[in-house]
Amino acid sequence: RSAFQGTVTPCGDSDVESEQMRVLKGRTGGDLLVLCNLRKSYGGRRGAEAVRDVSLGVRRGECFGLLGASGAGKSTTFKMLSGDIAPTAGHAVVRTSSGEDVALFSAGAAGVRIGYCPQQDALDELLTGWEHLRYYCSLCGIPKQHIPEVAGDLVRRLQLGAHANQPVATYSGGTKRKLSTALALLGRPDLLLLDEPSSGMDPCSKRFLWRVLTEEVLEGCAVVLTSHSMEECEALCTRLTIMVNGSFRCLGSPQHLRDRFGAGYVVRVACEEGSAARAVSDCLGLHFPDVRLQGQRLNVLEYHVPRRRDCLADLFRVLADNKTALSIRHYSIQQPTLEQVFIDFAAEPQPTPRAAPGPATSSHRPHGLPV
Ligand SMILES: Nc1ncnc2c1ncn2[C@@H]1O[C@H](COP(=O)(O)OP(=O)(O)OP(=O)(O)O)[C@@H](O)[C@H]1O
Repeated sequence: RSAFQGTVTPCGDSDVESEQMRVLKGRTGGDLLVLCNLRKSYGGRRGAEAVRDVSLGVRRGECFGLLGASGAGKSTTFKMLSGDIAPTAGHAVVRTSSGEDVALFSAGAAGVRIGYCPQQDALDELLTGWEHLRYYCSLCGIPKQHIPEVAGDLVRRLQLGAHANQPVATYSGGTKRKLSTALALLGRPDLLLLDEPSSGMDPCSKRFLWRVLTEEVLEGCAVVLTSHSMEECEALCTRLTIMVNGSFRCLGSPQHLRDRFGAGYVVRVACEEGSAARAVSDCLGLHFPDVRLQGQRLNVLEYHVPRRRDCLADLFRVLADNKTALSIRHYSIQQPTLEQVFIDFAAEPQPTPRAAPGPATSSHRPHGLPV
């Protein structure tokens, strides 16, 4: 396969650069969607850049997450993929079943189905859920006799039954998102673009949505989604990136990003009633000078211990050795959450990775311990 045109933009992150290199060298044989040095400046070539030279390949059966604080450039990237706006530079292509690269706007004609759930619900307040589904089925070219079955299946899968006969004007924000997602799923798309699909949904509805999306991914659909929920990204994404000021700042599986950018461990220690919490802090302080007491709830103490070599093994050893002497009932050691990694990136534009990089899809856990 011929390489795409372009140069590697140094960004300080080896995973992002190697993904860009993979795209530019054309090593994207298994990918359905390929973005190559995609850029967008609002206000022309000299305007402020909302998206800066992002490159990515997404294969079938992969759910890729675009994360970032508000204004990071996620929706702009999506709008370029959906054809709402044209890129200032670079391009995005989808790969047909015969291996041909076609522009996204001509994907339908080339037989690649794309479903899109925009951030703003594009619904008609006067139409009911059923009417939307029937109308979109017709637009998709689904034969008239199959429409009740196809629409009914989506109503069932997204739990829209109680609302489907009501006009959209009566829907809550979460129900509108469900209907928008159902419309994106019409016709079993090869590529699904979902811009904050679960915003405004209650926790139960979110889990139903995650199940539906997981089914689609397992059946070979390539999904790209944006979300402000780290829980959602952990549940759905095989790989993700955090965007800052229009650029990808890291890239890999949720586990890989936690391993690579997590700044330390959260240690929770539950003591016996009436025991001296001070003694626990003193003991930890002796072995880990940088330890910080984050808070105390009843008899549970929470500490933050910055990461350093062999730190995890030492933590387990110190706590196990002193369990009885310090009247510790039980303790736990946790890796930082994806949320913490996200906050660090959002707060500080260019953090330095703390550990040697592993493979982007690595599920490496330090010392193989159950953290
Ligand atoms: N039509 C526009 N004209 C000019 N600037 C724009 C336009 N749309 C977005 N921007 C700017 O581009 C940058 C990226 O915006 P974008 O909407 O892509 O961010 P986002 O990551 O999707 O944010 P959110 O999470 O709030 O949706 C922001 O600085 C924004 O102000």
